[in-house]
Amino acid sequence: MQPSTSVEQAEISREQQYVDRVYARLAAMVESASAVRREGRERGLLDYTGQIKEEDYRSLFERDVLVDHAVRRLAVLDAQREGLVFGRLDHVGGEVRYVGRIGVRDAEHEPLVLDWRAPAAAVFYQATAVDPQGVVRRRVLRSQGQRVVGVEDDLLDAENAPADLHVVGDGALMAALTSARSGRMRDIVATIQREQDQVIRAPAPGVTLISGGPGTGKTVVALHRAAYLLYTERRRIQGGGVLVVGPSAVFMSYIERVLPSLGEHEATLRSVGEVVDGVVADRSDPFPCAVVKGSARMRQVLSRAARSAVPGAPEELRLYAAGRRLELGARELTAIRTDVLRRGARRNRARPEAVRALLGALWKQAGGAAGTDGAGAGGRPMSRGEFDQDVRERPAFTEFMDAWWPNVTPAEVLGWLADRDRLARVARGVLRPDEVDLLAASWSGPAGAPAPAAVPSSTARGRIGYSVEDVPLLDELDALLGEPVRPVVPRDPFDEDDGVQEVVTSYDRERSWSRGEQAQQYDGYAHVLVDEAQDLSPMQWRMLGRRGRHASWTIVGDPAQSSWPDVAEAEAARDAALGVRTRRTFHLDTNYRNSAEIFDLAAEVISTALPDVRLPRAVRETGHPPTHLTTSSDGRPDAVRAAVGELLDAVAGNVGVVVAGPRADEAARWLAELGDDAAARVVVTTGLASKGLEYDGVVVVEPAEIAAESPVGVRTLYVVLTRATQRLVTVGADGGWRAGPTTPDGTTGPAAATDRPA
Ligand SMILES: Nc1ncnc2c1ncn2[C@@H]1O[C@H](COP(=O)(O)OP(=O)(O)OP(=O)(O)O)[C@@H](O)[C@H]1O
Repeated sequence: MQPSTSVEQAEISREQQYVDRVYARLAAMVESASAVRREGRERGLLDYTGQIKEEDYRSLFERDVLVDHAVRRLAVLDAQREGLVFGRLDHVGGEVRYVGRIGVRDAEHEPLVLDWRAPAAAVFYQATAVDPQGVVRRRVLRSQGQRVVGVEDDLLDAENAPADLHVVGDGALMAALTSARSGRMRDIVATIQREQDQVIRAPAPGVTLISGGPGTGKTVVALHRAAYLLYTERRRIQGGGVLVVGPSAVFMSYIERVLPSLGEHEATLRSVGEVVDGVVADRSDPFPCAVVKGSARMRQVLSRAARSAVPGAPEELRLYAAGRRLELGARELTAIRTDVLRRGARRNRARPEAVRALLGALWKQAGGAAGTDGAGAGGRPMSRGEFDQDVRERPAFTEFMDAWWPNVTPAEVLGWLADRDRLARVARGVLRPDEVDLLAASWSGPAGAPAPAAVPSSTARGRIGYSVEDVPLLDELDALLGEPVRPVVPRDPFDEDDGVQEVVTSYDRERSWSRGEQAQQYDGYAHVLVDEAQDLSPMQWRMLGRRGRHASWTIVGDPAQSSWPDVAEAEAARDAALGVRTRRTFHLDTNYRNSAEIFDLAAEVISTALPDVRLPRAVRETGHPPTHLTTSSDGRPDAVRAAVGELLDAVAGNVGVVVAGPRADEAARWLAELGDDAAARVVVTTGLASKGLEYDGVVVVEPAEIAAESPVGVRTLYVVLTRATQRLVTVGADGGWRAGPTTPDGTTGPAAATDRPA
């Protein structure tokens, strides 16, 4: 029976009463956590003034732990103002349970709300009409702030439903899928589907691989999984942290709110160009150059570069020791360097070894003990120890070492390779001459590394200039070169400052929490989540592998959307990074983003290029098929403006305008005339940069150009055509791209879009 509005209103008011009770309890919890923090602060201020006795340190430490806990708790509670309670389960027999973003108990410790990640809440996501698992009705509460504005019910077990049980609403999932997109990904905690829940709650150890076509929720599910793991394995995971890696800075800001909205603040989010500390790269190299830099062959090139002579290094060592003139020439020096580094030694770590090898060669040249007769103490032959000390103390030797074996940074070594001849030498037999040309040009051009001599250190390179593809190369070099051996400075065990600082760290932690600085760089993450993994090059896999040596992994990807050409090479590198860990594979099959009409067009385009591709099923029909505007190049700006204007009227959320890379600036100029209101809702982006993102309306400019941008451009076009939730317009010289002109066998093609002149 169709429920009346008054029934729905009555249900909403009843739910509101319960929700009010929960918020009141939350306020009390916030107050008590604040009180602990306040008290801790007062004690901490005492510490700074030094008015504290030694025996108080212990209680202060305990206090510090309490304060730290209170601060973390407050951060979680503060994030839960919006839609804290979102679900209700009515069980057979009348038991009612509420599900929310965090668990809340009343003053008597009775549960008011179950945390969505708790085992008891799993049934909220798992129960279906076929398998109700003791649930009669599942209800989703829609809220604005703390106000309940709607309820959406699923009746799962009609036979066991009491007579007065009301069922209202059209279904929470459809309401969520048709809502406007704001440019930030939202959590889906109220509407997680059963097959998604299985992925989220999969056991932590090993590697969880999530595949699926566009819009199947891979990203959002992986993020909920991270929140789930932080909840169920908090101790293990908080120790090392969670690293979330995605394709670009724009993508990272698109997803950055999901974990905090689920009460989790402790993941480190990095785009693939920012994984290495101190380097921020957001520019990609042109495709042919990117392919060479990403290839596993670079490993050998870099390994040779890391072992090569420093540019301008002295070619001979001459000094006076043991009463005679000693000299090592270029050939001997090269042999010593090669020998020291041959056994996999890391260059910066191996300096003491290089010194020993030089001393050995000089001792031999001096003729050993016999040859140094008369130069030792009391006119005796020198001992080896005396000889070494004599040489080491000579300024000529120290100066030589500094020039011949300086500590070098990854940035410097990469800078050396801007010299084409040098690069050709280290790449001999590994890279082709045209590949050497590409790399040398990329590192010596205006945006590339400066000439070798001008690269004193990585900081001097600044935080700009490197491409995304350079970052794994720097990281590889870092691993090859190693940290310099530093003299150990003994610490004063009675240093009081250190003690006091330790006691008051809750302030530091609190300050860094409020500044959002809790994300630190770990090398040994406990869990690594990689999104858009199909695009990672072998060198990028090596970089990530170093950060998750002991981690469990969640890896998300769709081969049909891949922009990396050599899939087998990347898979081999991925397998090497993951080692022997157990793999668990999930495939998601429902496209929740696109309308069926939009996905049909995208599906036809990709099927032409990849006939065996496994396509998801789009669940929503809008009655709005994509349209194609045919235009000449002169008419293009007007046509794009018209299409954007039309979409701004048709949809409530954002409109994306996707162009081939070289057209990005031009397209931004076309749209500048649209005014401020429009500018706030329109985003111009490129095919590659649109990965992982979504907009309510999308205008694709010259799809054929996007498909022609690289040998795998048709896969990028597939990505682009699957970004829209509601409306899609393509604008171009013709509709030939629908026939798949860049595809291997694309002589005929689909014509799903409605053609109309611009
Ligand atoms: N259970 C769900 N409830 C509500 N919305 C959902 C659900 N599952 C997915 N979505 C929505 O579908 C859209 C697509 O999700 P997401 O971006 O995670 O997909 P994806 O598989 O990573 O896509 P792509 O591979 O194309 O980048 C998002 O808006 C997401 O919020």
